[in-house]
Amino acid sequence: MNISQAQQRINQLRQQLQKANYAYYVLDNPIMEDSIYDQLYRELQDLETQYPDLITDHSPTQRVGDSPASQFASIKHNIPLYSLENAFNLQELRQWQDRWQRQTPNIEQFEYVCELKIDGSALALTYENGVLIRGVTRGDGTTGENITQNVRTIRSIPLKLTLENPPNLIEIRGEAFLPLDEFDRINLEREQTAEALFANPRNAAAGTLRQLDPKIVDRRRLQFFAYTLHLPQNNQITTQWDSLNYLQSMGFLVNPNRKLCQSLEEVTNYCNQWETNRRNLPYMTDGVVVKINNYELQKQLGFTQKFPRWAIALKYPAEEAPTIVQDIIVNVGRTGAVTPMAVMKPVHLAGTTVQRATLHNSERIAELDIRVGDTVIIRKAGEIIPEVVRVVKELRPPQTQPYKMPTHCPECGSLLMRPATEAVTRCVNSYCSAILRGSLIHWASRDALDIRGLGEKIVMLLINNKLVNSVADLYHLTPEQIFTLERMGQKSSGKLITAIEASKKQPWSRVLYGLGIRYVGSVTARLLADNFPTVDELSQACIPSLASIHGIGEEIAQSVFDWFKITHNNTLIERLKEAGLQLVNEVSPLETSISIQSTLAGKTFVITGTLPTLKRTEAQTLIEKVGGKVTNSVSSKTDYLVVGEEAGSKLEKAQKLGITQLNEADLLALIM
Ligand SMILES: NC(=O)c1ccc[n+]([C@@H]2O[C@H](COP(=O)([O-])OP(=O)(O)OC[C@H]3O[C@@H](n4cnc5c(N)ncnc54)[C@H](O)[C@@H]3O)[C@@H](O)[C@H]2O)c1
Ligand SMILES: [Zn+2]
Repeated sequence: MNISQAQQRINQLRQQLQKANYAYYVLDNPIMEDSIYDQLYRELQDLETQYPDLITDHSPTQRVGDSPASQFASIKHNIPLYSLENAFNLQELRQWQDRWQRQTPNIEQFEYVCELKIDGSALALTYENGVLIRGVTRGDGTTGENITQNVRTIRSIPLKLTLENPPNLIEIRGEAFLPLDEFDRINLEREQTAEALFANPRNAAAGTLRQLDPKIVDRRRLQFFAYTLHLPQNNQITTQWDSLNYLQSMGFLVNPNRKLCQSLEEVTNYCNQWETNRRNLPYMTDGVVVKINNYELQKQLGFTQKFPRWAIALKYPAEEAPTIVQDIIVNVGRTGAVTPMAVMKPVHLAGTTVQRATLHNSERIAELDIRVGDTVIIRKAGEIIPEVVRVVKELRPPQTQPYKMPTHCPECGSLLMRPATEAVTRCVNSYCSAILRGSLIHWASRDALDIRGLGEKIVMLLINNKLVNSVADLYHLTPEQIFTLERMGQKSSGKLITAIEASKKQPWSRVLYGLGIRYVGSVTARLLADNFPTVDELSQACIPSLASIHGIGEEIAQSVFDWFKITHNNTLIERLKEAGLQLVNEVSPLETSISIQSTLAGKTFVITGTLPTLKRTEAQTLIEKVGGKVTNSVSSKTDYLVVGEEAGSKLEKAQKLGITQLNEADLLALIM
């Protein structure tokens, strides 16, 4: 990116963020998800760091919140209400610690207070001689709105403090919020009266606080957690922890889920724990606030223009993120299906780095109107393949072109087909190198014939040099032929031939899986091989007899039946037989499985990441069949971690605990 491109992007981001700020802070009606806002904001910050000359005073990065709306009287805060710096992962939390420690190198002992970050609206309350005299919104941090009448309706805000000798002036800050059931109730009511619904509890709380009629506010049961105390000088309270306890003794509601931590490790545990536990809370939280406990140290560190250096908010990982489309490509699979994919600027999402997202098909592309250069929101929920949710049209650069699906196969050049009844575009040339490549790679894959050394590169070389036209041709290759290929030494050629030879010993079920029949994954292949111990029996099976097997549905039965009706496929089977592959079961599968069953009974398994062929539920069923148990989180009680692609934090944890790891093939070997 050059400076003029950067300037253009910066302008677009500022405009978009300003619009979002206005919608969020003034209208209480956001136009984007918080996580998207946070990430676009981070992009702007990064660009401004890279091009400091482009920073302007009115950039959204340079100020807190937005100017308050005009219905209420403005009040200037005695002490500004700052924002909080964000950390989006534990690494950034550590970097924050490194930063403040560099600033105060003489500090050895310190503590942190962890608090839940309540997703509501900040209020500043003033008490004179123990009596509430003013309640003000945060506004832009410097000036807020006087909403005292409304604040007085909140029952968890004491009108009078329960203190013997209250100081003459005291300011308390905290978060007003709507409990989830109250939020639901209000929205239900609004639905019945055909009013616009609130987007989320935070906006509902902010909107309620700025209602002009206190009676309406009174009916909506807002609550308040206090978290900051400003006492006059010369007082006894010297830490955040003590001030929280003091607030409680004064009659405030203070969130009970706070923790005093002695190290960053303890903080990390707290954050991890609340990442899941927060779902059980009756109110919304959007992260954890970590504060240095000691006031003296807080004072030494001070504030930046926007936030305290002694506190940070760890935000929970988002399942959606914005990024930029660099290219749109199509991928031809081994079934000939053509899938368009967006190639994007790498982005961190749900614990992994994502660079490609599926665009499914041409209909989806038209619906999204996605173009190269677009900023898009991608989503990766749990184990699902990342996909593009929407395009942020406001951030589209000038002169982009709508995307058109290719009319011809990018691999073999033949015309692509799209049956009227299907959404999928296909290359139907059975000699297409993409299809051949896909089937060879699948044949050699771990759960199929497991031919080590036969990766994508060699497969391409074999195809391009016209050495193989089908998987059966692999068994006629000679070391000399392989040796003539680019970058293949004598030794590696020999090794590859040995690996190909060895694959002839793989059992019938793996051969069946390797054939790549539609819907026949490795588990289905095992089921079929158990019930049809020879290829001849399977090829003669009628649909009802296939479908009568528990676990085999109509769709699979039809697909297997159809596959064996094709002459081309039967020729392949004959050639594989001649080559000496196992197309017949050796031992009764029942015998082997029973002997092992007992050893797995009562063992605890955790599954993480995407397995190559098994769905999670399938893996779980298999484990449970042999008496094992599947749980969600890794602990010292876990016996096995089943690891798929893009495994996340569970893998790290299991490594720490030294838990045995299995891939899908290991798991199947263990179970069957
Ligand atoms: N969706 C949108 O369009 C949009 C627009 C603007 C801002 N936002 C959201 O607002 C955020 C920025 O707002 P911000 O400046 O108010 O910062 P912030 O909300 O990220 O953090 C500061 C606030 O945290 C709150 N808080 C909750 N619990 C707390 C605790 N225990 N201790 C201290 N503070 C606590 C306070 O209200 C404080 O003002 C963005 O990160 C974004 O998520 C969203
Ligand atoms: Zn093709």
